[in-house]
Amino acid sequence: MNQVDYLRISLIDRCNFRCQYCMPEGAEIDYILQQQLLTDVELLTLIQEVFIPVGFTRFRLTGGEPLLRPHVVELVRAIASFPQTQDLSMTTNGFLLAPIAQNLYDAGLRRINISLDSLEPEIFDQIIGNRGRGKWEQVWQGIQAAYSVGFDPLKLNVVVIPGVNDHEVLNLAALTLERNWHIRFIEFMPIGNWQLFGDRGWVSSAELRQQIRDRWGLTESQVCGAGPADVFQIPGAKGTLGFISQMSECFCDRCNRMRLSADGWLRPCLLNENGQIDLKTALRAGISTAQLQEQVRELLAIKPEINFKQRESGTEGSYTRTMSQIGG
Ligand SMILES: Nc1nc2c(ncn2[C@@H]2O[C@H](COP(=O)(O)OP(=O)(O)OP(=O)(O)O)[C@@H](O)[C@H]2O)c(=O)[nH]1
Ligand SMILES: C[S@@+](CC[C@H](N)C(=O)[O-])C[C@H]1O[C@@H](n2cnc3c(N)ncnc32)[C@H](O)[C@@H]1O
Ligand code: SF4
Ligand code: SF4
Repeated sequence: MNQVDYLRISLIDRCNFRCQYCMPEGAEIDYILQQQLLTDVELLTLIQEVFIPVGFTRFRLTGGEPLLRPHVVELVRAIASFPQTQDLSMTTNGFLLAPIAQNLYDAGLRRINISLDSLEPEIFDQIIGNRGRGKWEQVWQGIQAAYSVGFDPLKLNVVVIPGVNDHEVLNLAALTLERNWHIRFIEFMPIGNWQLFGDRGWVSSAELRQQIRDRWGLTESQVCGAGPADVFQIPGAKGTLGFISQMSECFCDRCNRMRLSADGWLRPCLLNENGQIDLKTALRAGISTAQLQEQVRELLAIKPEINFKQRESGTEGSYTRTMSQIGG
């Protein structure tokens, strides 16, 4: 059985963007009330006294937008300081990153994945639902800052949406030629915006690889990470290309992760809502962390049964939480 040692932690369910594929403008989202959010102390207690003892050693901070979480640098410092923490990373939209990148690095964050769906500012604004001042430039500065501070590997996530940004695949891939950046193309999942997804809102990684292969050639490669990306490289390029193919391929048999929501629900699978447990309410009710460890161990034991299995029939549309609430 696969070892499950990677916890994706959503620090906050709110976001300063409204990406079309994730939380489109106008979508009704029930935000978590302040008093329902795990406090810093509760989160650190769960990590130290529940997750680490049952074998979790890799942590990713996500959201919503994790940089909106108050005290995010202090949280990073605390999690990085646990001797059992082997890998601490973050997924962010990068908008608030430039001024805080050095502090995050100094606090112990070493890996960062930044979403960048387009190199064309107008298309970018269209994707992130921005009607005001252009935001692409500030995200680009965040990426540059992360690179110069020394985050390594530095990964850029691209959700490929047919008719919106799929014409940019080669331009995005070309970023890796001269830069040690790692571009990852993600197949759009029908969770967040069903209307945009339509009948077939995703482009298969195999198609993208073929485009890139025809232009430059492509060889298998590797980069440090804990996720499901298949990694390739343009011959001679400084960076790599990752493909996250949750629609066209099944990587559930190598699933190594669970997810903790900002209000303390532990979720064994992104695409299946079965088996979730409410750790925050239990903690607040005075249940001991030893008992919580036992509950998490039981969940780990049945995780293979919960892992997503309806791939052939497509994902179901009735999720009570969307991507921004789960953390991707
Ligand atoms: N279906 C599915 N998709 C996932 C899973 N993990 C990550 N993804 C997809 O991959 C996207 C990017 O993930 P990231 O937050 O960058 O993290 P990662 O790929 O695990 O990170 P690395 O450790 O750098 O490999 C997510 O938003 C999802 O769309 C998973 O367990 N199941
Ligand atoms: C939910 S976001 C949270 C972190 C941060 N706000 C960001 O955008 O990087 C995490 C990842 O989920 C991806 N994502 C969101 N909705 C998705 C969808 N419907 N299909 C595939 N990936 C999605 C985003 O592109 C991003 O890389
Ligand atoms: S993908 Fe990230 S940045 Fe975009 S709306 Fe979702 S949480 Fe916000
Ligand atoms: S869909 Fe569920 S089981 Fe499959 S890789 Fe994602 S989280 Fe794991």
